[in-house]
Amino acid sequence: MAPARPRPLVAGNWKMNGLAASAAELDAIAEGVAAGGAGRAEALICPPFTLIAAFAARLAGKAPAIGGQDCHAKPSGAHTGDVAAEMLRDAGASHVIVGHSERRTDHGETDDVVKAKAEAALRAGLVAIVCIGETRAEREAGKTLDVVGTQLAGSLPAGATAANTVIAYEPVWAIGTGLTPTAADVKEVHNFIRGQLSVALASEGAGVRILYGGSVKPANAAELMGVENVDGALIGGASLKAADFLGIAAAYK
Ligand SMILES: O=C(CO)COP(=O)(O)O
Repeated sequence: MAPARPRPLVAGNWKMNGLAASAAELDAIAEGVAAGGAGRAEALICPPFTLIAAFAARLAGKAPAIGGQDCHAKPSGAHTGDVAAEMLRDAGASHVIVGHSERRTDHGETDDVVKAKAEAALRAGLVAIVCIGETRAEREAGKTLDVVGTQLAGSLPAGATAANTVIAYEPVWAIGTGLTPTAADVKEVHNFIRGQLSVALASEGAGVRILYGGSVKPANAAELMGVENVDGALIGGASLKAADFLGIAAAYK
């Protein structure tokens, strides 16, 4: 018997967008989810650090869950400007994104750094969403699976389980560009990741959710979310508008 598919996760990454007034958009998302707009999927919004505590307090445990976009590997200390996973948890977050390509590029984060951050997330009781994905040059050179495999092996936290770890495949060239891989290309990479997870985590690997991210919109969500081993989406720009976020989540209604 094929293993049951994990519960999908539809996650919004607000990146460096959002002010206190954005609570209105959060409320609209929460209303839509409460009305069944995300169907069987779990909904998550990852706002900037500055909004996490207020958003979590506002929702008081109702969906969507709230997550961070990054964390430091250490629980505390002399690291000006950084935020620990424990602080995110304390502020009401349940998830944290680590290793987003923008952090790998802007802040020189290596697989070792990403792995340490993912392990910090687990230590703090957060779900780690570990991002991997190839650049356009790497895809054109036929190195996609090599790159994704290396990043996955190097970034997967020790102690990863289906409950505490999510993988997000985000081709760098698809982020914010309106370009997406074909369904066949997404399938190839997600099936490869599933295989690697099964090697690394044995039977637990079947339950780890693998999200697709990169220019997910309401118009392409049903096709992308219908691909084998795509267990949800990590959404950037389209997650800033409740109607678009809910339009994507509707793929799971
Ligand atoms: O980077 C992303 C989510 O983490 C994807 O961003 P876009 O949906 O804006 O392409």
